[in-house]
Amino acid sequence: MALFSQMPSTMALFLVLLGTLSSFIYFFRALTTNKNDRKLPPGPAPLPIIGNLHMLGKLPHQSLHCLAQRYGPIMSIKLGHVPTIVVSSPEAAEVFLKVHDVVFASRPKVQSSDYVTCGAKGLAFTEYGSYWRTVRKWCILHLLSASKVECFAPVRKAEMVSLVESVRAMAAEGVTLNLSQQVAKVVEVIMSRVIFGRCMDDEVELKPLIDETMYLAGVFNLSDYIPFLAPLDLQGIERRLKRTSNGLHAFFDKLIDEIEQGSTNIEEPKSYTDFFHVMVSLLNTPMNPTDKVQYIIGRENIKAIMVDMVAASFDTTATAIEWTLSELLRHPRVMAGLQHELETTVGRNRMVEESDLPKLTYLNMVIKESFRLHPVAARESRILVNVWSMGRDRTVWSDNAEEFFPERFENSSIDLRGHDFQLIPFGAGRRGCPGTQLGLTTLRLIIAQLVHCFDWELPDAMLPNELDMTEKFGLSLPRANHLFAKPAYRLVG
Ligand code: HEM
Repeated sequence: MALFSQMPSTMALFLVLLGTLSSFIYFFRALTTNKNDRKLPPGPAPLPIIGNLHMLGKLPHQSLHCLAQRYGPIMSIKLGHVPTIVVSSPEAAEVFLKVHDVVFASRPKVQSSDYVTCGAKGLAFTEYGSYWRTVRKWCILHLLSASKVECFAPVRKAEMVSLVESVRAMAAEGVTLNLSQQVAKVVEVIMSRVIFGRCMDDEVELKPLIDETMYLAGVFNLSDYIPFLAPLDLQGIERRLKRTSNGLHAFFDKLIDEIEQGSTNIEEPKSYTDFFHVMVSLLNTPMNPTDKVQYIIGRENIKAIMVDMVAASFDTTATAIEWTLSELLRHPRVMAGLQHELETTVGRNRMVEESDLPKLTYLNMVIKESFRLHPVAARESRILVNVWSMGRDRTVWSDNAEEFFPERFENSSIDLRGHDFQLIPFGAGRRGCPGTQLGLTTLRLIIAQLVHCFDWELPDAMLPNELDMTEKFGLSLPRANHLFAKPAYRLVG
């Protein structure tokens, strides 16, 4: 029961006792209930109270993958009291995310969103309905549309120059780089500049608060699954949520006050107005003036939407880049192929420009292949689409499904935007990711730049196949250990 190893010992003991009690009740019930009552898809028998929680282990997506081998691509499990359907094949995903999308478009009410997004007043954890629809349209209009993403091109360009300069300086010193940290930093700065209009590296409080939010939103919270345990707060999660949400509220209140008083620290004259300034300028006005039901933008809405935007953009994008670079380091043949494409398309005498990206077809294949094996986010609902499992399905990807082989996408029309259910790293349907364009543009550019401007070597003469690829469970399934590599500058001049 590896899940228990992540929990405090008192809680683990409590769950063991609860599990024992559950087993007694289970056997008693098994003797007294009629099996024909069940109309749910097949799945492992749940214990009373804890359901199947004890079967999830440290890496639930992998445990569910194994269970799906036994029970099939539409499986029913119980997480505590909560019946959950686990979907593990493209056909089944299509049924739930396309045909019956509207039925499953809602989000469960969870303790973390009650605290950090002021009772789900943001976007990602908000119940399906007219408020969610308004907020989503609003975020697309002011931040995530293709034309907005285009406006931020100068931000990305400037950050690429400083990234390449700083890695070049480290290369000159022969330093081994913590690539995970470096990538997380550049993503954070780019996203902060488009969301807040400035990099937040002087705001020491934000990153740890967001990290804590991501942890608390990703962890299995017993209070969500076994509600009668909630008042006991056995994992101490509610305590931490209170502390974190107080910190986030204070942080955003201070920023809103600064803008309202005109004392904000804007770094540069900009060709765009950042999302946060737009929001604050519309404080106390309707979000949707032309609609029948009006939603007024209050401070709580601003704070909740900002938390969602930051939490949804920082980690997902950085984790996807980290996995792609890890696969490239493990597969020198693919790395060489990509560098060759960059050399012939861009040339060794300049950095990659955003306008080069549409011509980089092998880069796109590499990114698809990385998303196939390392999806970094999953649908948060009572329907759990196990994209990790779908990416390893031999009936879809043939016998080499476990292998990193971008060429499988040669002459294939499969894209990443939720139309092809074999590969849905950004989800699909009504709740599909609205930040796909921003995320994809940013990650393509960073990967292309790092691969084009530098040769990379693993530290301590490590062989490519010795690189550790262990995952850590959380909202974005990152690497368990940071990725380190030694850069060597490869452009001319
Ligand atoms: C590589 C980067 C990214 C990946 C892989 C990714 C993936 C996902 C996935 C799988 C979902 C759930 C979809 C579903 O439930 O069907 C999602 C939702 C969401 N993503 Fe992204 N995302 C990325 C970047 C971004 C960025 C940059 C933003 C915006 C700043 C963003 C904002 C959101 C929001 C707000 C939702 C919730 C949408 C809703 O519930 O209506 N994402 N993302």
